[in-house]
Amino acid sequence: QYIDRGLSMLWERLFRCGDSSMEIEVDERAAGNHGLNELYRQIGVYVGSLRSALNTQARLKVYRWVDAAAISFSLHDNESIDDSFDGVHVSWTHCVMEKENARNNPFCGDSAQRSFTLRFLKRDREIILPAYLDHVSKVSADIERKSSQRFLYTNNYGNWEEASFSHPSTFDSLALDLGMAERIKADLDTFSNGKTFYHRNGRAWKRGYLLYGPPGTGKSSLIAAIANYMQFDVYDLELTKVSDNAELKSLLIQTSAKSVIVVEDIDCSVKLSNREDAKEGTDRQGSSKLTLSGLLNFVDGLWSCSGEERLFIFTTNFKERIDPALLRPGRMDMHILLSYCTFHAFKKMANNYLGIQDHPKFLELQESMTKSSVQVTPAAIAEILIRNQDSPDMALSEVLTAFQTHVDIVDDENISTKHMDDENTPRKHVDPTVGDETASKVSHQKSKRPYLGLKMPFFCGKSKHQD
Ligand SMILES: Nc1ncnc2c1ncn2[C@@H]1O[C@H](COP(=O)(O)OP(=O)(O)OP(=O)(O)O)[C@@H](O)[C@H]1O
Repeated sequence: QYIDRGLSMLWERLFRCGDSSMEIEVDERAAGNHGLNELYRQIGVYVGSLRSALNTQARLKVYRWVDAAAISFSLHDNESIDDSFDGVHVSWTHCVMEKENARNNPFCGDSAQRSFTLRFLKRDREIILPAYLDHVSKVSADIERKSSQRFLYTNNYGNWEEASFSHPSTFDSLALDLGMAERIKADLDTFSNGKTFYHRNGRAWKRGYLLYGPPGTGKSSLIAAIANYMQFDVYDLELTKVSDNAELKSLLIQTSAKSVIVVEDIDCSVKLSNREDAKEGTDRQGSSKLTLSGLLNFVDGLWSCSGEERLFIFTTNFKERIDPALLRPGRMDMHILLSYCTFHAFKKMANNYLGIQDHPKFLELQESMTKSSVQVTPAAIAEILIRNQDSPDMALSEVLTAFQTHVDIVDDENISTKHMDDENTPRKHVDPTVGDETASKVSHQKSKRPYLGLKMPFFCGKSKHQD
């Protein structure tokens, strides 16, 4: 098989010797000397990233950006380097020529004329132009994004306020159910490579994820992991600070491409009027306000296409409270349940926090996690493991105890934020994850006030989230 392949490559090479070659020159300056040529800069970044740079005979320059972890390369003057794309062989030369008039002229600022020359066989020009050059631009943009600072934006009455984003969460640090990380990453990869697909099918290049499940199961951490995986900026949209649909639209227009737009706890941030209740953008008194229609348009309307390659991520503890219109494919394309800790997820956490892959207590823990009526959140497990990071034995014993401690009703004292009925009287709350689904649903349907958020205990009885 290898010999066959070698022969066919040799034949290809010999055959191609007779083929005439073509050259394209990319100058440092744009035509007419109007500023710098962006493509020239991108080629410089791309060429320095080529793996062939490590094996080339060409002289390289080596440098490191401020605060960058990796070393970068660039081609020395008048050196060449090979590359291949889609089975086509090309070579790049970095041409640097001294300007004629610069030698004796001290007032001529830049004394050299720089360009990249791309060589390839004439018959491959359909592949090179524009597909290969598009590939060069995309790779270089990805490299630059990875090495540059990313930002977390929060909205404050119509404007985005910027802070640097450096959340450490990754798919490796998260303990998820078996295969979940791989499924999400595959979906993100398909999305990221899908520009042509989305455009060909007349769709906005965006994707929506709904993350749902009890508190402390990793929804916020997963958002950070997704943003880090994609190297995207994050826009954290606080709906309570949006006064009306016009402001929501304005905020959307201000977001950049390659970003994640997050709305956390969508079920409790504001009370959005249903579409039947209110005319677009106005309430019954006719004043402008934020409506469900406004939010639907935000995710899927004409304005949602104003920036490319964007992810919309909504989170909730109670999926059933969200209007189905918001959940339909095209708005929330993938619904991801983050639930209580499974044994698979626990093993990941034990490895991450304690550095152990196996332990004599694992069998007992597995049995307990599978059979116990008690459910424990990853946040609670994380807390136990952090506290006992120097003593794995102790940590595992505590985790075991947690699964053997049955707590199923939340006392009013333990609820930091209570449901309030119309008369503002606190109600005794039965933890909705414990099993009395009907009671909790009725309680929510009756309540006309916005749901303010609920702190649940770390340990709960088995719940509907498990289904
Ligand atoms: N699946 C997980 N894997 C690893 N750590 C986790 C996981 N879930 C939660 N944690 C830990 O618990 C802490 C809280 O998690 P996180 O804020 O992501 O939960 P959440 O589901 O967003 O909670 P809430 O619904 O209350 O906002 C995190 O800092 C993280 O350390």
